[in-house]
Amino acid sequence: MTVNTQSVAERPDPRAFGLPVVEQAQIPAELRSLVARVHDLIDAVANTEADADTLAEAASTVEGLTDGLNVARRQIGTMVQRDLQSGDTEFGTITNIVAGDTNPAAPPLLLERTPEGLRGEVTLNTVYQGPPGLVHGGWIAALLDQAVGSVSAVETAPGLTANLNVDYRRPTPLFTPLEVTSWVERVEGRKVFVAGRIRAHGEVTAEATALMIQVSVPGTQEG
Ligand SMILES: CCCCCCCC(=O)SCCNC(=O)CCNC(=O)[C@H](O)C(C)(C)COP(=O)(O)OP(=O)(O)OC[C@H]1O[C@@H](n2cnc3c(N)ncnc32)[C@H](O)[C@@H]1OP(=O)(O)O
Repeated sequence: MTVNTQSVAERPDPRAFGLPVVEQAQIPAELRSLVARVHDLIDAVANTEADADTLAEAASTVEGLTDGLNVARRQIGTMVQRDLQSGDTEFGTITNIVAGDTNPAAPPLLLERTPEGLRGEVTLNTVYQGPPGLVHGGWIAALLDQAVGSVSAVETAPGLTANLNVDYRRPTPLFTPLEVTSWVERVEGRKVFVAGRIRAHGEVTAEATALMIQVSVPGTQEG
């Protein structure tokens, strides 16, 4: 069941919390390209069996690159504003470990609105490995946490996860498109009861229920 309790205009803007906001379109193409290259680099480093000279040279090169990039760093808590295909606006931290636009360690999981809630597809490599060939259970929980948090934010108002229950039904495979869905079940005041599911090859591998608590906006009656 879809529950819309607030219009987009009524939803809190992160600027009200004093957080900087970057519009998704403002992220430079060069940064997007760098994020993609480093995403591949993490996978290469995690799996390399290159010789010692190659490893030493790579470490030195990467150290130099890190020093160069650290010259100018974003403020912690910087948000990105995403305009979904549905016309909805979503805010998330720009370095979010599951969906952050500038985080090379994020898969990333991109969710879009459906009549039921949100849906996205993601394929994970060995960087997210737990048991051999399978996704780490903590990462399965992270995908579901993101999916239920986002649907709560898009369909009601932003909140924090108070409680997340995950049932691991079947092993979740690496290198396989995973369908992630989430929806709002009901709203009771600030409490938003949400649920999510991961499917591989059409079969459910994990599902979750969660309780999100909506945050109050500074300057309002509740805040
Ligand atoms: C677009 C963005 C997507 C982001 C996705 C990622 C989401 C996340 O990972 S969030 C990070 C992980 N979560 C956290 O760090 C949250 C830590 N916890 C907290 O900050 C607080 O406990 C918080 C905000 C959840 C609730 O605190 P507070 O605002 O004081 O609410 P509180 O008054 O205690 O509880 C409100 C209601 O919820 C209930 N409740 C609170 N916690 C729980 C719980 N764990 N289980 C069941 N009920 C709970 C309370 O009983 C109360 O119910 P009622 O109104 O009926 O009496």
